[in-house]
Amino acid sequence: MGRKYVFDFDSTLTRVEALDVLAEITLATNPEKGKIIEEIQEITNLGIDGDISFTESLERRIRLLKAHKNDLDGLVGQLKHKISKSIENNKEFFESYSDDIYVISCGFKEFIDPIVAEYNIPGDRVYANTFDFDGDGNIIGFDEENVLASHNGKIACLKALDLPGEIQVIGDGYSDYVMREAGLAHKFFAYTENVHRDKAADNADHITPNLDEFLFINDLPRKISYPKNRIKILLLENIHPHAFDNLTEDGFSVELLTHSLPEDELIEKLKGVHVLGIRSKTQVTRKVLEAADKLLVVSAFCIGTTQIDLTAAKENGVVVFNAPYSNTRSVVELAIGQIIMLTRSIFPRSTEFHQGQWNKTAANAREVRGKKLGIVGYGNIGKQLSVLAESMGMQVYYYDVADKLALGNAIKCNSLEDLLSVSDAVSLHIDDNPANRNFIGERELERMKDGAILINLSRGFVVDIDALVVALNSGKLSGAALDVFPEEPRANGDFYSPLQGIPNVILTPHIGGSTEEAQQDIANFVPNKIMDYINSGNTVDAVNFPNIRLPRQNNVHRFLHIHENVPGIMAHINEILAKYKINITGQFLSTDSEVGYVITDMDKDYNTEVIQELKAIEHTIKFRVLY
Ligand SMILES: NC(=O)c1ccc[n+]([C@@H]2O[C@H](COP(=O)([O-])OP(=O)(O)OC[C@H]3O[C@@H](n4cnc5c(N)ncnc54)[C@H](O)[C@@H]3O)[C@@H](O)[C@H]2O)c1
Ligand SMILES: O=C(O)[C@H](O)COP(=O)(O)O
Repeated sequence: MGRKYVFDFDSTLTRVEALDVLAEITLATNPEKGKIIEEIQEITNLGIDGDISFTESLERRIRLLKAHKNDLDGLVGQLKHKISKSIENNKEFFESYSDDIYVISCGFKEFIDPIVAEYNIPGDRVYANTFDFDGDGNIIGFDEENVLASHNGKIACLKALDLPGEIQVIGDGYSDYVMREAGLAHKFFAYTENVHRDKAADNADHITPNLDEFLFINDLPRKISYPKNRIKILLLENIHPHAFDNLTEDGFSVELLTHSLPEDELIEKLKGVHVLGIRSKTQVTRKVLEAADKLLVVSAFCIGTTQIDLTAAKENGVVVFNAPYSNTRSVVELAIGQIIMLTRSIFPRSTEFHQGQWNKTAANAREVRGKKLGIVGYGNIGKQLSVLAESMGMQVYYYDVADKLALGNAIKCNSLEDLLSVSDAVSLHIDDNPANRNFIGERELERMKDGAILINLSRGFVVDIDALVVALNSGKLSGAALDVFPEEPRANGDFYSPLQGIPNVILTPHIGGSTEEAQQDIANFVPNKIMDYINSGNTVDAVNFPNIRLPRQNNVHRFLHIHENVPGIMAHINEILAKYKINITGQFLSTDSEVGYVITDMDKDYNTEVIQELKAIEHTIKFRVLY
């Protein structure tokens, strides 16, 4: 018998209510426009939710509209640009299944017919109201004999159609659901791409946030392989809300938590999650990665990635991204501020003042101009600091394990000792490699100049805190600024450090990268990486994975195969592709010593049994099909 699909029009096939758009046109020059449109929208909603009779809702709206026949061309022109995104993307479905698709709407054929005709739905399968015009072409009412002009008219309409086979209704309103309630339709899909109406959603057999989901559930031909709303993203540690907005706008299902989670809770929470977003606190251990059944990506919305077991991630086919530059400038600006504040002893003066003491003195207050700044770790942050510090008149020295080009007049030191012995201020910007634990201890502090200052904005474990306390209390160092600590809490609250209470010591709760600008930039940068990988397989800038930049391909299917890098595996993949006579339009391979990542683009027509065979190849880690 086949299946019939009954679509609603307004807010389902289109992103808008057509009469609202018509009102915008007809009331364009009316000074009361805003108020009248609001009233029209209210009446529309009351009608859709069944709170007033539909006939009443229609009569009241038409009276307020004051529309003319000539306005309808403009309306159709606008509606053509307001088709729901996923409907537009899946035009092929409407074209192939046209014979089984009906539109039953309480809108008007005058504007529905020309819109759906472009989707291969002929006027004789569109059931809707029609306008009444006066002799001058003004819209003065509607055909009251039409069942769709009356309350629950859709029930009467569908009944009269007496369609054979299974009937599925797709619509955003309660007035669509009633066809299911009346026993005339077998299933009701609440369509929420444009508007979520509780009354419809609460009664639905399925809530479908877009047509992709509807087509997926019914195993119908569709534009994308897997509906994005089914891809779950978990963002921890108060990641900037722009990340949530960017990812939800692309259609993903995103959950945002303000804090980090301990291992056991993270394992539980990651069930069914495809993408995890964290900052510096969350430890993504091997145990977490091995337990995560669906995980494809871990994204650090920060620079550091040592909180993630990168090897275990790679072994499990989980791609890791970070934001390597987004907060660089913020850290540098804080370092500059701290260098000045410490060199001028500003914090002790400020603390005294807060306690009611006026202590005007030049003791221990110096300019930074002409002083020597030693930068340890001449990477992104170190180099940027070098430039800004020099522009304040400081003489910059730097030390790095890697060979680095000196910027401006900066002077390279051949050893850490050389740098420590010459610098008035030492600023640490080495990476979060665990080998850097206690990098600055008693011995290194001893090598520093008497009265020098130390700044650590890199990682807490880099400095031996007890040794630093001794150096500060003895007067060996005149001050220090620390933003990072060996043990940091998972969430805001009480915190203890032996450095508390020592004069001229600036303590900040790991906020070097916490500026509006940096967090916003991260919230744009990282989601783009995530979307690029999920939507097309790109691994450019992945920190643990072979990087592949893929060309955009239309009308192809893409196989993504991640495997252990063992001899013969590529030959095996290609043997299977050849066996199924796959017409390959592009193939891209990138490997490192442990994994291989091969992407194959092909014509859309192929025997899908090939997928099972590719998945079954020994040493396969992950396999995805994308289109
Ligand atoms: N406080 C914060 O909020 C905050 C914000 C951003 C970054 N960070 C931290 O700042 C650090 C630097 O970040 P980046 O973006 O400049 O990193 P980067 O990788 O660009 O630079 C690090 C540099 O340190 C060098 N290095 C590593 N170990 C060294 C050693 N033992 N001796 C000398 N040089 C060494 C590396 O060769 C590299 O040039 C990282 O630890 C990062 O996690 C902290
Ligand atoms: O690695 C980083 O970028 C910094 O340590 C900042 O981390 P955060 O995002 O947790 O503040």
